[in-house]
Amino acid sequence: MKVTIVGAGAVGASCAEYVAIKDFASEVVLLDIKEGVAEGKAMDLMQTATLNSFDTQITGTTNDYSKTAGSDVAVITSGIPRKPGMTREELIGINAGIVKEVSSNLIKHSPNVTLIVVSNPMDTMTYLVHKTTGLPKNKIIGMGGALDSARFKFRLSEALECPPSDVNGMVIGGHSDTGMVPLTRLATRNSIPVSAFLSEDRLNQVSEDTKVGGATLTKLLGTSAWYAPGAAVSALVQAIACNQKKMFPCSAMLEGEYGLNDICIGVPAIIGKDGLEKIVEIELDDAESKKIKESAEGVSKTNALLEL
Ligand SMILES: NC(=O)c1ccc[n+]([C@@H]2O[C@H](COP(=O)([O-])OP(=O)(O)OC[C@H]3O[C@@H](n4cnc5c(N)ncnc54)[C@H](O)[C@@H]3O)[C@@H](O)[C@H]2O)c1
Ligand SMILES: O=C(O)C[C@H](O)C(=O)O
Repeated sequence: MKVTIVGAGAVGASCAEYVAIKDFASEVVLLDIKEGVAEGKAMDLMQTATLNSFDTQITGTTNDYSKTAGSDVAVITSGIPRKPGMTREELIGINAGIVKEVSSNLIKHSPNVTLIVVSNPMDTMTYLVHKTTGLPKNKIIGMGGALDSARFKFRLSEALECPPSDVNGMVIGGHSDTGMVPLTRLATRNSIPVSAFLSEDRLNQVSEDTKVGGATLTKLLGTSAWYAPGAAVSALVQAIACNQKKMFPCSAMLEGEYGLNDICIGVPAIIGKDGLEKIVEIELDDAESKKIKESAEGVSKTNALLEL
């Protein structure tokens, strides 16, 4: 399994580290446009191999896509992150051009690649990759819901005063401060609905904290987060590499599912060796359906800014 990560910045390098530590990939190639950065991060990570007991070979390259040839999976984390006070949508002007160019270069050298889009605004960048590359729809996956769900479970565990591993839950909808739809109705602690333990007010607070999870970290860090994003991407890469058929909410191109068309937005999906193998349609109640529709309207507005 050969994995390429384009953008050896905070998220790209974190993802490379988690992929290597989990030791399921033979090769990770880091590529960046900044001279020497990918090579340097690859060397630094390789010097952890004996300490962290992995055999994954990590190499770096400055913009030489021939080194990425034959990749099974490629992660796109290239582009600018937001600063405190900004929305993800404000990044579209710079990141759209980068994502378009990077995805085209990747496919030239790896025509059978599965792409995982991370750069923001992620749902719109995933849509752009669908519209411009011609890759089959199962081979383009937007990563947002896996991260948002991890944050949701963390916030629930805080409220429940229990370990995060006791909690299950999912966030669907757009990966934006207002568009996320945390499914509190379906969240559980060891199969027991969380509403058995938490008041409606406390659950609303959990939802609101989850939705602004990225903004909260951006305010604290001065740039956006990387550990949980890197871990979330590596979980998707692993699900593909190991054909796990795990369910993650991912940004998928919808063709009628959830009553939506021609839009990429977070929905539960089965991830395995063929990429995004299946969109899972669950029954939403009226309030959830309304929220997903509003979320889709927001994503569509951002999509309309693309020059396709
Ligand atoms: N979808 C998500 O859940 C999620 C989570 C975290 C971050 N993000 C997004 O991921 C992106 C990266 O975030 P980061 O914190 O790693 O930023 P960063 O600035 O640390 O890293 C970005 C890297 O991309 C490189 N780059 C820029 N243009 C390039 C090009 N044309 N080719 C190759 N490399 C190029 C830069 O040199 C830089 O090293 C941002 O857009 C951020 O908003 C998304
Ligand atoms: O918040 C951001 O801008 C980065 C990312 O989308 C995140 O959720 O951490």
